[in-house]
Amino acid sequence: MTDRIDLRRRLRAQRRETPAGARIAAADGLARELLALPLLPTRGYVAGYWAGDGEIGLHVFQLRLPAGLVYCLPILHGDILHFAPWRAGDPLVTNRYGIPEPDVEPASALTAVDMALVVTPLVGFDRHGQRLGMGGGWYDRTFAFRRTSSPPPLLVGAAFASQETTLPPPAHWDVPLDAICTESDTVIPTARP
Ligand SMILES: Nc1nc2c(c(=O)[nH]1)N(C=O)[C@@H](CNc1ccc(C(=O)N[C@@H](CCC(=O)O)C(=O)O)cc1)CN2
Ligand SMILES: Nc1ncnc2c1ncn2[C@@H]1O[C@H](COP(=O)(O)OP(=O)(O)OP(=O)(O)O)[C@@H](O)[C@H]1O
Repeated sequence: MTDRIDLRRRLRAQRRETPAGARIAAADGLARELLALPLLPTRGYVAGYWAGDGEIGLHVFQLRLPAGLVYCLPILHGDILHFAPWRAGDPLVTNRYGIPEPDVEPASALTAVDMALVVTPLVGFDRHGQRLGMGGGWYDRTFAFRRTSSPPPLLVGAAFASQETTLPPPAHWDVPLDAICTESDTVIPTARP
């Protein structure tokens, strides 16, 4: 547990230190990798996130999304995430963590099973598709059903390549990612030995 807390602190500090120029280029590279995913759906809802705390930006991906895909942002609702379509200029409110989310009634928003693709923010990842998040357990609770079922939704982590790390063994609630895209690469997870 303290392993995870320490690791999170170090990886978050490192993520925030990425220089501006590198961030701009990285958002571009990330969009290229995401849009080249062989399993990228052609229609449906895509959950992104509002980047903060040094997270790799999704704005280029959002701008280049093919016509059949509708970009959405997460909304905190009870102890899980709901989702709502969001385009630049649509109204936002700030959630309890200070993260902007679409200003819609959370209970009437889309749910996890409505999503074709979910691009998850993350603090750290490994080659097995394990994800270390902010520690709220939001993605793990929301997509717990993906531990025993196949996509959709396809779960793809987005990160700087420098966020790859060695993670402690997964907890029973950790939901593995189907892929991780960085500014320079797409990691398709390998099975644990
Ligand atoms: N951009 C983005 N949106 C996201 C997530 C994320 O990781 N990144 N989430 C992924 O799950 C969910 C929110 N989860 C979160 C879980 C914990 C903290 C957190 O501990 N934040 C603080 C304290 C903020 C406060 O309470 O004022 C911190 O920065 O230490 C933030 C978000 C949904 N939306
Ligand atoms: N499916 C679940 N059922 C019950 N509790 C869960 C579940 N998933 C996660 N949790 C709880 O959430 C807490 C945080 O989990 P974890 O440290 O894996 O979060 P995280 O993936 O880093 O966070 P986030 O998804 O918000 O970015 C855990 O301590 C656990 O209590």
